[in-house]
Amino acid sequence: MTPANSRVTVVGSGNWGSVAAKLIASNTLKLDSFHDEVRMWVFEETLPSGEKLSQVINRTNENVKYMPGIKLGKNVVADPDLENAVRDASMLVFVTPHQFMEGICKRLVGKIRRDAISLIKGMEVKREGPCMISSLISEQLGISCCVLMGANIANEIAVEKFSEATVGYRKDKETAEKWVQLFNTSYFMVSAVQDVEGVELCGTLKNVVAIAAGFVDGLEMGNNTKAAIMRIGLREMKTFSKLLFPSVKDSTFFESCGVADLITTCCNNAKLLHLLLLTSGGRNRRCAEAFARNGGKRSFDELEAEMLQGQKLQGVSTAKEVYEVLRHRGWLELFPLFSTVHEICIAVPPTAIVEYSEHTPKFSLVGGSAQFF
Ligand SMILES: NC(=O)c1ccc[n+]([C@@H]2O[C@H](COP(=O)([O-])OP(=O)(O)OC[C@H]3O[C@@H](n4cnc5c(N)ncnc54)[C@H](O)[C@@H]3O)[C@@H](O)[C@H]2O)c1
Ligand SMILES: O=P(O)(O)OC[C@H](O)CO
Repeated sequence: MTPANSRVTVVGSGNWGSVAAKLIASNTLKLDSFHDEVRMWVFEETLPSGEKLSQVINRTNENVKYMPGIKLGKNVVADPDLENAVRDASMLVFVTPHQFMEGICKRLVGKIRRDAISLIKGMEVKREGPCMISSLISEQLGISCCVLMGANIANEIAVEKFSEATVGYRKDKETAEKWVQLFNTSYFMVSAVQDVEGVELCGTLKNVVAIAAGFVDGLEMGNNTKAAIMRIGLREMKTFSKLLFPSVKDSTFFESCGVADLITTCCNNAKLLHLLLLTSGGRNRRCAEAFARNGGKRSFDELEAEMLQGQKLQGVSTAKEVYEVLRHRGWLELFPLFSTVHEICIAVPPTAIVEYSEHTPKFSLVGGSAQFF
């Protein structure tokens, strides 16, 4: 339950963080149950002009670095002080690259009051095993945490092209509905399912498949190969999710967070986006395409810095994190696509992406608990 006039803070102000703030700010103005102002925590940086990013956002109402040309709404207030940004919030939206969340949570222990939602696609791997970002938030901050994932390339939502998203919740349907209300607009259609882990794993694992799809594009292998990689990737997403969390529902893979997100991040829509005068589709796919075109000779770190100008890739680190889980649990042979993506990222040639089928897995090993399609 959240009190009337909930105050919302968005923790994060990157490419998606900025658009999430815009979506939310359009709704808090319209809905009586939310305070108009939306605070947005900015990881402060100095722009080439010498000005601070947060000051420029507040002066221009645009995130000139991560989402240029898009007005966020006058009720969005950028705040570089994390503790101050969350102080009065009763609804917290976490949307930073996943690798920064552990440090952010440490700074927020004991300072958070109410409900949270994570828009972050990624996971941490600890000694005791994998930890989803929503669990990290819940465990470290002692609050409940829903998730919102979907086919949501931020640049397209920024210009109000229609898309859908899925809220995943654990038990509290009323809180899930409040999140749906906060995000839902005429061009951003949100629905809720009772499957936090399923929704979050879909959003997380599709980034590994998007890297594989990028390799296919870089090697100019065509649509049949891409479709095969997506099908096998979806199968591995489902098997991995169900092995980790048997409660994950099959139906979740047919929501926006599942097959739709997989499709959007694996598609090469450069032509369409060119017409819209935008420069990017999925970042994981694009960087992986460049990696394969260069025969793996330029590192992902180098390509990320050059192509994304401060935005962050999630798929390469997620592939490593997934690989650690697979190795630790003795599941490597069950997940040839996931394993090969990581191996290509660190050493083997990109062409291995279509050679991995030589290691066809023995699916019966999982004893029926994780049946493939
Ligand atoms: N961009 C999209 O289209 C999109 C869509 C859906 C989900 N997501 C997910 O949302 C999450 C956030 O992505 P994004 O696109 O908003 O971010 P981004 O890729 O634009 O990342 C850059 C952000 O990270 C911040 N940052 C850099 N160093 C930092 C540090 N040390 N500590 C904290 N913050 C730091 C930068 O200030 C900037 O705000 C990711 O998990 C991503 O997968 C992104
Ligand atoms: O640009 P990507 O590859 O990080 O993907 C963005 C979103 O996750 C698409 O839903």
